[in-house]
Amino acid sequence: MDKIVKLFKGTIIHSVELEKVEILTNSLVGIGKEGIIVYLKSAFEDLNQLEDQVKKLSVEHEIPNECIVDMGNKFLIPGFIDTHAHAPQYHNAGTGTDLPLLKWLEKYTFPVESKFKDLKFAENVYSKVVNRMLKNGTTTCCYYATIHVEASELLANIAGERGQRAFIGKVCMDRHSPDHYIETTEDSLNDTKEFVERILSKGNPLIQPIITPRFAPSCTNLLMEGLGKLANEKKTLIQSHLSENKDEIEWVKSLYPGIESYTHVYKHFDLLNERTIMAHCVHLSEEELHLISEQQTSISHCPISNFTLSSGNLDVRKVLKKNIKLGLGTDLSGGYHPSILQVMRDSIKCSNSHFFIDGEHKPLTFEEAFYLATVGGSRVVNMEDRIGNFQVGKDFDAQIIDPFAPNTPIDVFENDTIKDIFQKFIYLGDDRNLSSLYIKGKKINF
Ligand SMILES: Nc1nc2[nH]cnc2c(=O)[nH]1
Ligand SMILES: [Zn+2]
Repeated sequence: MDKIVKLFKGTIIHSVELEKVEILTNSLVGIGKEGIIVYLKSAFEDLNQLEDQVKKLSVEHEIPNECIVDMGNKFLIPGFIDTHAHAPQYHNAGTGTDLPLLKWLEKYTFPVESKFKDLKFAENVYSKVVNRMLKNGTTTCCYYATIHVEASELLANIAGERGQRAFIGKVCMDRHSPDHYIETTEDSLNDTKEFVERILSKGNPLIQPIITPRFAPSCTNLLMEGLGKLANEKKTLIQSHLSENKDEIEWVKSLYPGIESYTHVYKHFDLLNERTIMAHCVHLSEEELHLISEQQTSISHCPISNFTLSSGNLDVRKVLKKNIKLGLGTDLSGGYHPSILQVMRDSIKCSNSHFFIDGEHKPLTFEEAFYLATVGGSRVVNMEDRIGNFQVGKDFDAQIIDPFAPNTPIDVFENDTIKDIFQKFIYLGDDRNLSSLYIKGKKINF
């Protein structure tokens, strides 16, 4: 075993399978110097045994007292993974909720994104969004930036400086976009290549580029082809939008009358593979779901956004039955809230609403929503061997939650079990309950 440099003592809660949340009381997790979990021992029978083990480990590994964290009545959970968020749109979060997707893009979204040409404007919004995400326990985030290389790099720098784990995408759009916010095909391809190289050359393993065609209607065939090639060459992840809104789907049909479906359009341009994250996927046919499953493509479920933009409800059971990788996304600012806790709550409501019309639909449980927010997200970004829970060998991306912190929305009563308290946090908790945050073992200020 590698040397333990930091030891956490107390209650540890994480998912191991979709339906199985492990609540490990009287437990220990040890972190090595690279921020990797090197030790996990749970369920000591009594506190004396636990304390004996702490003493033994502290001598064996020469752990100084200040590196032994007694969590008391707080508990440890994995960091949340937001698999779909538009960083520039944070500027608009909580506004512009009155229009469906295509009108919303035109009226609110393209105008604000076009302002990110101005680096001062970008710095203000990007510093705030990264901070807000961290405050809400999001340790990994898949960000869309804008078409601007400099500002997109700035977002990568800010996330990097703050210690967040992030995939950063320079957005690509060379058609059906307003004059003030559009690129030529050539610029889009060259700038994306330049952006990918700049991000990789920083050598920060936590910050990765992600190829980002906005969605099929805003990218020409030439651009889609070029992005497909680039993503394959560089072996980067890919993110885009798919089957979010019925007008959008009709539009894609009219643009590609010769291609079987919206999903097949991405496949046609080599943009649908095991490194692709497709947001929304609300209205997919059985054939399209089958293709996604076959291609081992991931889906980011964005229920807050789907409710707010009146896009529709994803049937998570259909997706899970096909063993498709599924995670949660805020979709800022189609989704107005930056917290994955809120997304978990809306994912449950969305599933309940399916049950109203189909009694066979088994509503999502809070345990399953927690899985999607953590392990599910880790699968979406192909990092299930690195993040998502506290298995030995993974990076320590963690939140210490304090359900007893003053002035929070949670009241704990005498006969509440630890499971009750955990469930109260999932349904009622907010950023005031986040006591400490760690990413790859490093304590993060927020
Ligand atoms: N929700 C959402 N859907 C999109 N489809 C294309 N662009 C966007 C976007 O910015 N937000
Ligand atoms: Zn989106």
